[in-house]
Amino acid sequence: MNIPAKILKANLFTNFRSNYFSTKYYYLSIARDKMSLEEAKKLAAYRAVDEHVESGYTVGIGSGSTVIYAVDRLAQRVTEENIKVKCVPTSFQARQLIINHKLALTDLEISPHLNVCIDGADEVDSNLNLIKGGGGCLLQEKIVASCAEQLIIIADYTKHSCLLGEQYKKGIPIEVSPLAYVPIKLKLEKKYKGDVALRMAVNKAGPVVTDNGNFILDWKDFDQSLNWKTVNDDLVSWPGIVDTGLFIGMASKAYFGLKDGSVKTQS
Ligand SMILES: O=C[C@H](O)[C@H](O)[C@H](O)COP(=O)(O)O
Repeated sequence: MNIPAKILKANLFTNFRSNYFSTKYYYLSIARDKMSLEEAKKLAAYRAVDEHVESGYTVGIGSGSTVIYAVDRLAQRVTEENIKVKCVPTSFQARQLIINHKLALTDLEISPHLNVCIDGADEVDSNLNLIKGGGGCLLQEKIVASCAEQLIIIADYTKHSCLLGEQYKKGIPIEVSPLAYVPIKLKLEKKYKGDVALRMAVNKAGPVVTDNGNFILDWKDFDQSLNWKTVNDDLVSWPGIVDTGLFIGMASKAYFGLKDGSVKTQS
């Protein structure tokens, strides 16, 4: 069929215009969603720092993208309200955040007792049990949190679940000694089912190596109805498992920034 050149040109222009505008709309909506997710993290972080940090406190600084806002707010309060705080990092990233914000850096050797620890989470269930370690930090986070009177969790609305594994699909991180990663993977799949994979690095050949020189196994497709206290107690007793990203009965309160600009708390 011969289509007159004039009609062809008009159609091409219409197609180009509709593709251009739908693509533009697509990118705009992604940007808007991202903005609201970041805004939600910031809202939760600011509220938690305002409600749980007082002058004279030693504060545990967690790791991840949400904690960045907590450190921003902490630094702001130090400058504007002249509060005095000392900060214990839970990772290399947290240490850098503390140093870059010119906050007072300490450690568990000097300050073994913390008033509060503020940290993010990959998922929070209805009993305040957590999955952590999505960014490769869990061991130091768990140690520091265990030295704090309160562990306060800050997160956006996507992290809130009824059961662990409902929202977060990347698996439960398990930090293992490098030499034990294959036997642990096989034993875990045999005993608790699911799929266990060695976490591989991006922009580096080979596996992710934690701040402590260990590997991370991600345990996916597990049975969501497992008793996590029992499972965690069992796993941490296996030689080769350094610790797990299961934080059971540790958090006192969680702050979730919501899409509408409000903050929901759970305790
Ligand atoms: O390994 C990372 C830590 O456990 C983080 O606290 C957790 O992954 C949450 O990070 P984000 O605030 O970036 O979601």
